[in-house]
Amino acid sequence: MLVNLSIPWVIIGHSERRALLNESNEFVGDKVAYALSQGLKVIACIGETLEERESGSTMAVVAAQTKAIAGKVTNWDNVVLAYEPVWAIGTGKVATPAQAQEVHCELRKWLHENVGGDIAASTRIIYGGSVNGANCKELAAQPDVDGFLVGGASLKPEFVDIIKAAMVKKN
Ligand SMILES: O=C(CO)COP(=O)(O)O
Repeated sequence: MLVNLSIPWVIIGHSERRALLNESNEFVGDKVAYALSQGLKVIACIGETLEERESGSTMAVVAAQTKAIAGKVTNWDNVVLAYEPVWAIGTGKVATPAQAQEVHCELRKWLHENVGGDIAASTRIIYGGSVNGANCKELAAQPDVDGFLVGGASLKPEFVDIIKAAMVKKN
């Protein structure tokens, strides 16, 4: 349907689908493979729940989610990874810049070790979860935060500030 409508991007692995529709890591990987095979570009979402963060398993969780996706990627030019801590989505509880940077840095390291240095350097890793006009600048300044996946604030005028903050590194 997206292809027929000439929509180039699809979001796959959003936490709501993982939680409400029981989409497993493997199933998310299969959807990524199918979308890429149809010529779509993919924003692949990963992220831990609050319980997982509090039990210290954040990296294990996002690494397992990323592994299932990476195993199915044929062309990394068409994939963006979106780190979205589940506890930050739509809650107003944004990850601190340090929390986001820590996970993004570990994800880039994971890509370096498991996929390759060039891919790790060129793949965009974006952050999502309660991004707004007030917190976007500091998040965007983190070295491994390459942009944002914005929900609620994309419907407000402050979205312009978020876009501007995300563009700073590009310019
Ligand atoms: O996941 C998100 C959108 O799908 C993020 O939403 P919020 O920016 O509203 O937290």
